[in-house]
Amino acid sequence: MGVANERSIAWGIARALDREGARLVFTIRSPRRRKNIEALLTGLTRQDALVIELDVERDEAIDGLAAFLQKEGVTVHGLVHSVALARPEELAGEFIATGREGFRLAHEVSVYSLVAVSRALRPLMPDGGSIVTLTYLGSERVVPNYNVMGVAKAALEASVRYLAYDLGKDGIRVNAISAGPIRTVSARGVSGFSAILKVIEERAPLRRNITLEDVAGVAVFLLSDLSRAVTGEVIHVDAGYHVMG
Ligand SMILES: CCCCCCc1ccc(Oc2ccc(Oc3cccc(O)n3)cc2)c(O)c1
Repeated sequence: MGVANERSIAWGIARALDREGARLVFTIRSPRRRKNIEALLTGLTRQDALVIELDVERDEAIDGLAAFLQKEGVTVHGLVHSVALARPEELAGEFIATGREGFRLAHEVSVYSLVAVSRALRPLMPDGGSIVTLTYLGSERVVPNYNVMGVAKAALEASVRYLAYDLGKDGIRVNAISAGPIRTVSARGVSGFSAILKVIEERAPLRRNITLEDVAGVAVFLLSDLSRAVTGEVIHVDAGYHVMG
């Protein structure tokens, strides 16, 4: 969930999963994204991916996704949730200016969508599975301008823990990757984004920014049996920047 273009984190993960032989199902937010993603799919090893439109703000759309996959006889073994949204004007300036509608939108799209899709896909994971979502350091510490998205990501990380508790009995693990900043279409929506890349290059233990491939490798680990005893966890893939004061 969440491939917008070739720079999307979800696309980096999809490419790595394809390399490991996974069969992929993509959900896109709007039909105009279909052209983009179908062009990307030609570069994959497997050519049997499915592309399904999904508006995560509509319960009937999420139920429709589960029904469609059920009809296609698909068994789900992994879910990558890489979707978030906020009002652009609320990703800048003071957090205290966040309005009721903006707060709702950020939490509904960026947090509740994980709960709703996890519930809908649970019956399609009879063999157990692994759910991975994306978060950011702004959930743990103040990152100016990240604002309501930081509050939403804190809720997302708590949701990962509660979902891990509920789904553990079904052999379904739930984890988050806290990725360092990557220049994606979403990142452009956060004021002050470019400035932070330079700070990371100067201060992160590994003295560099991270790439799609850095995140994808840990995602494949979390989606594979190698992480079979890991659930409810947040793994920082950020060149170590989170350890700095
Ligand atoms: C000043 C903070 C710099 C580091 C930000 C790193 C980051 C980059 C991108 C991230 O992903 C999103 C996804 C959606 C999002 O909300 C958006 C993005 C564009 C337009 C819009 O209406 N909402 C904001 C960030 C994210 O969660 C975190």
